[in-house]
Amino acid sequence: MSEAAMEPGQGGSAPLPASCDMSEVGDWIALLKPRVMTLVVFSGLVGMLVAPGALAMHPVLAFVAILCIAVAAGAAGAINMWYDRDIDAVMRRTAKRPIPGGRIAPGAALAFGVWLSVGSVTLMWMATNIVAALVLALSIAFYVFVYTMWLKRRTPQNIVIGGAAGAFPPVIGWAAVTGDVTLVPLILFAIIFVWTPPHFWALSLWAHDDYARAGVPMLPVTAGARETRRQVLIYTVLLAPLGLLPWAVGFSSPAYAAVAALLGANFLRHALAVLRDSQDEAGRSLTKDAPAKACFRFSLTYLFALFAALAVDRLAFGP
Ligand code: HEM
Ligand SMILES: CC(C)=CCC/C(C)=C/CC/C(C)=C/COP(=O)(O)OP(=O)(O)O
Repeated sequence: MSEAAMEPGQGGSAPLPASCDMSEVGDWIALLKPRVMTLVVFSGLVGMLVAPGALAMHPVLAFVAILCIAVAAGAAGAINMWYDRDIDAVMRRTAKRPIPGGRIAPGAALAFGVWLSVGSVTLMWMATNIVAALVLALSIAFYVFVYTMWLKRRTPQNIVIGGAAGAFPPVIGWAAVTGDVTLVPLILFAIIFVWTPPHFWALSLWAHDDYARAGVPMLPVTAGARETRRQVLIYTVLLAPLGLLPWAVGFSSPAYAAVAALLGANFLRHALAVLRDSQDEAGRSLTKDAPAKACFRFSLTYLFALFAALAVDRLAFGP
């Protein structure tokens, strides 16, 4: 499939109430995709913590830098929800979001996202440096323009290329401390970049009905479950050794390498179980304990644990 079935911005919003009630704080928070933000913020925090000179940074400035990453990720999420309001309305997982649910007007969500984007990048520049601010702006632009507007509705490689947006936070965190981007933050970028396909494609094995209905060309929709399971394994095979790179380049200790190897082996075990499980091929819904669901959950554990190990290792054994 080369073109998605739907054009962006069509339909999707129920009629809005006469006034858009600003007291519905929960809906405005939901626009920021707060649950995904947890791991984004954590990876940005680890990028900061492992950067040389992190402990000398003023704690208020460090806090502001993390806040800027959180707000920027949320702002990009709000613009994504504005643009995707048509497809969000048809997908069961997203139909109750504030815009398709008719609780926030599309234009208000867009303005919210744009102002928070501008504010977070400006504040990052003022509090830290221009390199961190520019990479922050790049990550917002990548999520909004490259992933959401350009690739999501056009190609099943959308999340491979567009997924780079979510790989920037450790680079931003590092740059906020040092003002530069060197090999180590690029390795952290590469880890998240290669982690994203198995993270998302494992989930897409049971969420493909939604994407098919919305005309979004995710891999299980265009290439089928078997190919998706193969791709989950391929990216996990690439990811496991990548997790060891911080040790291989002499940045982390053998203790970190041991944790990374264990986590990588466990991820591979999950990906192999996904490959062997063919219950998705007969068009049945996956059971609650299906390997794809366990693999998706483990993807989150993997990234949290790997980055936590990196930070603990650096703080305990670093120079
Ligand atoms: C293009 C890349 C990505 C896609 C398409 C994607 C998609 C998804 C989807 C559809 C969910 C399901 C639950 C939900 O709607 O909240 C999810 C969950 C999640 N994703 Fe991703 N994701 C991507 C990249 C990332 C990145 C880079 C991170 C952080 C480093 C991340 C962190 C999370 C977390 C923490 C959850 C669990 C949220 C919860 O508890 O519901 N994702 N992802
Ligand atoms: C600092 C900064 C700007 C960070 C980028 C934030 C980030 C986590 C980007 C990753 C992309 C992501 C979560 C896509 C979700 O897909 P989707 O939008 O297609 O998911 P949906 O179907 O749930 O809307």
